[in-house]
Amino acid sequence: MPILFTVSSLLATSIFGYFITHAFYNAFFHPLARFKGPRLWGMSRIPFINAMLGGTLPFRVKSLHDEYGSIVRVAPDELSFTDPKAWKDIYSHKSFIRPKIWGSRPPGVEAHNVISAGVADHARFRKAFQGAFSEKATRHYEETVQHYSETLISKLKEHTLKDGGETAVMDLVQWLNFTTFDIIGDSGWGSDFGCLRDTQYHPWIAVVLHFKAVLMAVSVMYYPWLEAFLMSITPASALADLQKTLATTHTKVKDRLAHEPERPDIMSHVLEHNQNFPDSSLSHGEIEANSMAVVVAGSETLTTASAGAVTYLLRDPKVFRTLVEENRTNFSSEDQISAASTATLPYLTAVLNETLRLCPPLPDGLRRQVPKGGAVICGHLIPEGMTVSVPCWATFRSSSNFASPDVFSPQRWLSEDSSQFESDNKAAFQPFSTGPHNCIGQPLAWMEMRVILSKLIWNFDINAPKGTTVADWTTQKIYWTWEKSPLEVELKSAR
Ligand code: HEM
Repeated sequence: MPILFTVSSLLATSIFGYFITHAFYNAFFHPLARFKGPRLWGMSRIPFINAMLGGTLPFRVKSLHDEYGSIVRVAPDELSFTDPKAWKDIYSHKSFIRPKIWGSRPPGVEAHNVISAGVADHARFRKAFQGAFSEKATRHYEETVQHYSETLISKLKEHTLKDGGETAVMDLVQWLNFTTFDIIGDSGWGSDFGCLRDTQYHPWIAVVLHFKAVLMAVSVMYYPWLEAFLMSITPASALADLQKTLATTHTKVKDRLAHEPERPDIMSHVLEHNQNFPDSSLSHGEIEANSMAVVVAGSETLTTASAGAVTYLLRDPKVFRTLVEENRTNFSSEDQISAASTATLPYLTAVLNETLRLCPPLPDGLRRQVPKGGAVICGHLIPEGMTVSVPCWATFRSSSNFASPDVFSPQRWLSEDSSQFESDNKAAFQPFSTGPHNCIGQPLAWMEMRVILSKLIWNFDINAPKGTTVADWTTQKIYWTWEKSPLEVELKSAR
């Protein structure tokens, strides 16, 4: 017994000693020790993980930038930059890939996707998907976008007219999710999720929206010994939902590959690429892994943007009136609302840009690993292997980059009305990121945001339910993406 006690206390003392020595090294001798930031965040990854699992990391990072300036050490080996120059210094090089921890694959999945791939595979995947997301190809998806937007409107109308009534209070976040997931399911792998039809979430969606679970896995990966231990005691049943999700993905891709769609979809372009470039073709597993990445990336990001726009519009009636006026004077019938016609509306585009600034769908840092040989970022030589990022939330809300940064002001994007915002540094605003790893789905994103919002405000008068005000967007938590609360709105048919 005394021997056992001595061994365990020796072990505990050694572990404790190791952590203390490591923290001391991080604080004073680490290559990033010269950068400003709170002492504890520089000594250990724990404060960062604590904020991340509490759903407040991007908010904390913003307040650290307010306190320490445009470069902050947010973990022993990680720097955050809000200086717009960092966009070019970090993201314009293909050698800056996502840190392994942030691009890991689900257990049991061998194939990589655009998020997890190394330099060569990433370039191969981008080439295969590039054609599918060109402006020209995106025009072929308009019919799909129109179809589901119209279904959304008719379903909402059914509710407003129910029991001979005129209005209905509905959770717009849920309805937008139904729409965006159905659109990308149909255009991504040839079958929707039946959300609008059944007025309910498909189980696949509930699993992929569980970003908090992903962050828990990420946190554990910072401590490989803990990861190994947890994996060894995790029963297979704990991963059952994930396995079902992967099986659904497999079936959907298999079904799509077994039939030719009526009009070209995203997969059509990838298959064409495989035929034309057999040497760089994607395997079945890679098609599956990348399709899943596209469906996840191309759905709830758009729910955030659309729900964010409605939230800010409801909190600013003057801006809302201006937008409705632009919409209803330009369109005398609903079938005039198209990708092309909505793209010519300056106020709509300004509202959406301002929404992406104030509620960026990816508000957290877009993390990258400094490549071999190190790199100069904003004038500082950063050693290889360090993690660096520009955090969208902190950068777009920084008073060094934007005048009145927390105010919803679409006019800052309109050249004839922007004197108040002359000092804005628009180069800081990159909601789709930039460079070889930027958002591949931008043309589709713009089409969906414009068409869905235009159809909503053409068809409905949208108000906060009587006696309520719409909650501030910033009261929501962020688990890499926004954990969106229900957005209850009162809809009244305008026609
Ligand atoms: C308003 C809507 C959207 C926003 C704000 C947005 C933003 C972004 C950002 C910031 C990134 C870079 C992430 C990083 O650096 O780690 C990204 C990547 C990506 N996005 Fe989007 N996105 C949107 C919609 C879409 C849509 C509609 C699709 C496809 C249908 C899509 C597909 C992708 C893919 C596949 C990537 C990974 C690209 C790569 O690593 O090469 N996104 N998006």
